[in-house]
Amino acid sequence: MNSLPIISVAGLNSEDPAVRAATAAELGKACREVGFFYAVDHGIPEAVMAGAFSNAKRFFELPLKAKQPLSIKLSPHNRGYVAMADEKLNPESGADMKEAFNIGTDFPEDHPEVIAGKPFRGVNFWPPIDGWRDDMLGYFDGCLNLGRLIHRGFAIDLGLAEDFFDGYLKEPIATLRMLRYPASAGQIDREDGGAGAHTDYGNVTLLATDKVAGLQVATRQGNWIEAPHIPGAFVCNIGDCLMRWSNDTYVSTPHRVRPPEQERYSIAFFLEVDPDAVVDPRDIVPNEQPKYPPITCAEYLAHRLNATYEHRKDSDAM
Ligand SMILES: O=C(O)CCC(=O)C(=O)O
Ligand SMILES: [Fe+2]
Repeated sequence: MNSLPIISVAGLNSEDPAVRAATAAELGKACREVGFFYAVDHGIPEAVMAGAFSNAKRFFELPLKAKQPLSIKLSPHNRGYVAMADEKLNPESGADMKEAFNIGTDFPEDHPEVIAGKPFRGVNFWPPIDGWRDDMLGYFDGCLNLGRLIHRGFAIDLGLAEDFFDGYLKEPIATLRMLRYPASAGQIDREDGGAGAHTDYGNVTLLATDKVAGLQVATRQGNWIEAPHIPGAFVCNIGDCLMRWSNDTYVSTPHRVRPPEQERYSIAFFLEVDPDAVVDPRDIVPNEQPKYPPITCAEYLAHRLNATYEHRKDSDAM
């Protein structure tokens, strides 16, 4: 393999079941063999994607003193600003040369689950930029709808009822994460200097990239290939939660970001399922011996995030 498959996901919306099935089969092949694919014809206009990037730029250009009060360290719910070099996606390697900002599913302060302190049900932090919140929430919703559509494809390919995942995606945990990598090629001599090699934690990630190269994906043979920018496409990948849920039918694949030649932006949308949803391989592959015990989505994610972040290290709970 030297390039990632490109899938026209519009076929999953077709009224013709044969077209849906053919698209799902293509998707399934990518998820079983590669764990990565480009989604094109997904219905999110390029102008909307470009708008999200210009908003990301407006945010990161704020002075540090405006970003620090929004720090992720102040949120037990994985929202807010991650400062430069504050994260190591690969704990065995050096710090990631990037900064990030996370937006979760938007809950009001007086939502019963927020008041109850339910994990991942917190309020978002917002920068003081006019129109920014509405724009980003619009983009968030577009990604969520696309994520739901792709799950319909997974269900068809896995031989489940087409709406199997709908019941798990009512109010899912989801994180929209803007990333900025400063130009650092030549200054950092680690191939993973932008972001250390890692697999994603959730079900599926939808990543929008700008034109600057950097993302690399591991092949099954153990080499790294580039995942170049394709205008208007999302780079999508399976996360560990869906790998586990599907009893390893779908694979999550390591990827990393090398130090870019120029400043680079990307916007990831990490889609999990509902926090209390039970991720049990027996529900997806009932005829196989399960390799993993059942776990709720929130428990699984908390466990993974606690292992990644210094500021969460002491919290075994969620
Ligand atoms: O910025 C990128 O291209 C990839 C980011 C990534 O893999 C992540 O944040 O999980
Ligand atoms: Fe990732």
